[in-house]
Amino acid sequence: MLMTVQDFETAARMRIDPVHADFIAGGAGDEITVRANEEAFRRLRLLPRVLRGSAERALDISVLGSRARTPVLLSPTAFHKLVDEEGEAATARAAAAAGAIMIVSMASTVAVEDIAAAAREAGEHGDPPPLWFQLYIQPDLGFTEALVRRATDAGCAALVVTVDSPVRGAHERDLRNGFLDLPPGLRCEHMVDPREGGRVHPIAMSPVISWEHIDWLRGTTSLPILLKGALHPEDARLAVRHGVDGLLLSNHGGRQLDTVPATVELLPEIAAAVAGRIPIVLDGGVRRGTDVVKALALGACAVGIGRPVMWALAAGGEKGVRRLLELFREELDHALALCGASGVRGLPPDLVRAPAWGPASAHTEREGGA
Ligand SMILES: Cc1cc2nc3c(=O)[nH]c(=O)nc-3n(C[C@H](O)[C@H](O)[C@H](O)COP(=O)(O)O)c2cc1C
Ligand SMILES: CCCCC(=O)C(=O)O
Repeated sequence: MLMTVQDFETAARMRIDPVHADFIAGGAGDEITVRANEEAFRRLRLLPRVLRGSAERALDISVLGSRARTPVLLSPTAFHKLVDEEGEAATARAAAAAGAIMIVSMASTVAVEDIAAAAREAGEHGDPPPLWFQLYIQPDLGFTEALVRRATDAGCAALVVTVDSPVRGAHERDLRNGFLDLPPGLRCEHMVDPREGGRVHPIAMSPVISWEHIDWLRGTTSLPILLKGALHPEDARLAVRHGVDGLLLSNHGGRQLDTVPATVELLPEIAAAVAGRIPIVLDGGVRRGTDVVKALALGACAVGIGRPVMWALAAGGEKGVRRLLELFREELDHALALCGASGVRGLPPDLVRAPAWGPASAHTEREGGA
């Protein structure tokens, strides 16, 4: 029975090529940050209030003009057709049905126009939340601008610019497995260049991308821009100064620079740096309803999930992702009720206790890492 995120992973692994499972599960280097994200949530403790609940909990959110029925959004993940024939179209139908915002990866194997059509189809009985589009700014600005226009025309309501990838992370599992490219028949649909008779470009990850490019992008689009992957509080402040509308506080699920801190550990510092001027979405290691409560109480307005979506899609296609999102909804609602909260908004930071450093934390780490 699929009762937890872990169950989806187990079910997925029985169905997919172990090389693809490694691509999903893996991260950079020693995968210290991959583990740290989940462990950090396990180390945090919830301190509930009593005698103050309500009959129903409000789970809906509104962020940068996008309304959603849940604060759990789908972080951008590449290559959904690796694990499901319909790929991102299936994911989009499930997200629309759940009223969840889906961030379309620039490296998706279905084109954004087709993903948007799938979402509309599933949202027939009520407006689905809009899609957002994740972008790696390409040194070829003409190409980048055309892609932004494409995403905008398809109806995407925000741009999520990934800035933690001046070069690609070293994924040793993929290197050992020789998984260096998509298998024949699959391609990154957004990298097809209409100017060059449909040539498919590789996605450039370039160290020359700078704040000037963010300024340039700010000038070419009126869509809200979120930065994904800024981790230093000074960069969070710079983002505000450069007119960025929101942060997706993310360490790329431990797939870029290894040994960076867990995102939830950075959250209080980043929240203090932006001081409410722009919203913060957090991803990395969110696996339980209690994790969602912790992130929201510490200052995020929403959370993203990456690997769980890939596992659910691999385990059960559209239905699998639907069930996963339902599960997060049930767990979140249950945890909020137990915390004495009436909804996801305005959760106070004193709901969360971080254990003191020292011997106590070494003890809990052992417990979490088992
Ligand atoms: C298989 C896979 C593919 C990913 N592809 C992208 C991508 O194309 N663009 C991007 O910005 N982040 C990408 N990410 C990172 C996710 O957006 C997200 O930051 C991360 O997975 C969150 O951590 P979690 O997997 O622990 O939930 C990918 C992550 C995984 C696991
Ligand atoms: C060029 C594909 C990038 C995918 C990605 O960001 C990841 O695997 O983490």
